[in-house]
Amino acid sequence: MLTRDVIIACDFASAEATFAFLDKFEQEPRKPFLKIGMELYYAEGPSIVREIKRRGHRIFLDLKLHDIPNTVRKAMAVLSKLDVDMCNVHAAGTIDMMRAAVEGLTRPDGTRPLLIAVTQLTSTSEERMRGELLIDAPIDEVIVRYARNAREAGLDGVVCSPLEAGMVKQACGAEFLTVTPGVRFADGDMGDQVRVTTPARAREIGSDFIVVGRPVTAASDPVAAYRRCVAEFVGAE
Ligand SMILES: O=c1ccn([C@@H]2O[C@H](COP(=O)(O)O)[C@@H](O)[C@H]2O)c(=O)[nH]1
Repeated sequence: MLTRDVIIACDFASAEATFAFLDKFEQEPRKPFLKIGMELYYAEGPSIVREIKRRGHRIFLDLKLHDIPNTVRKAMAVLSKLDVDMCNVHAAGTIDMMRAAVEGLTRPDGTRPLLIAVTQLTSTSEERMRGELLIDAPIDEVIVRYARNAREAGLDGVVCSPLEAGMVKQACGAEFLTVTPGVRFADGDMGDQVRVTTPARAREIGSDFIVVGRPVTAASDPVAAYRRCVAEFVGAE
C-alpha cells in the first residue's frame, strides 16, 4: 500500500532552473516526490533523471507515451533502464498498447516502475471532448472506461482529476492508483486546467497522489506552498 503524497511537477526549461528550485527544499524533512515532464526531459535528456534520483527524490517520469504497440514496447524498454518510480502512457492508445507498455517496461528480473494511464487530460472539458474529439459519452463514463481498460491491461492506476478519483476507485478497486493533477488552492488561478479541485477536497475524494505544478513552482514562496499542499492533502504525520 503506497502512502498518499504530493508530487511537484518540475515544469522547467533547464537543469539549472530545476536545481535552483530544488535547492530551496534542502532543509525540508521530506524529500519531495517530483514529476519530470516533457519540457524538462526534452531539454535535458536522461541525465536530468539520473541527477535528480542521485539527490534522493522519487520520480514520476511523465512522458505520456501514445503510439502503436510495438513502438511503445520498445520505448518503454529504454525507459525501464532509468531508475524512475512511475511512468505513463495515454489510455487512448488501447488495451493492446498498454499491454505492450507493461511488457516493455518489465525488466529481465521481473521488476518495473509503476505504470499508469492518462484518461482524459484535466485541461479537457466534456464539451470539448464531445465537440472536438467526437467522443459522444459523459466524460465520467469515458474516464471510468479508460480506467477499466488500464486495469485489464495490467497497469497500476490512472491519471485523472481528483474529482474523478472516487468513481475510479469504485470501479477498479481501492488499490488501483489515482494520480491527480488539476489541483488548485481555493484562492488560486486555474490557468489552462478545467477539472480542478483543492488538495483538501482531493484527499476527501480519495486521490492517492496529487500532482501540483504552478501553485508551487510559481508561488512567491514555493516551500510554503508545498507545505500547504502537504498539510491539506497528507495532514499531520
Ligand atoms: O491530465 C493531465 C495530465 C498531466 N498533467 C500534468 O500535471 C502538471 C500540472 O501542472 P499545473 O501547473 O499544476 O497545472 C503539468 O505538468 C501537466 O503536464 C495535467 O495537468 N493533466
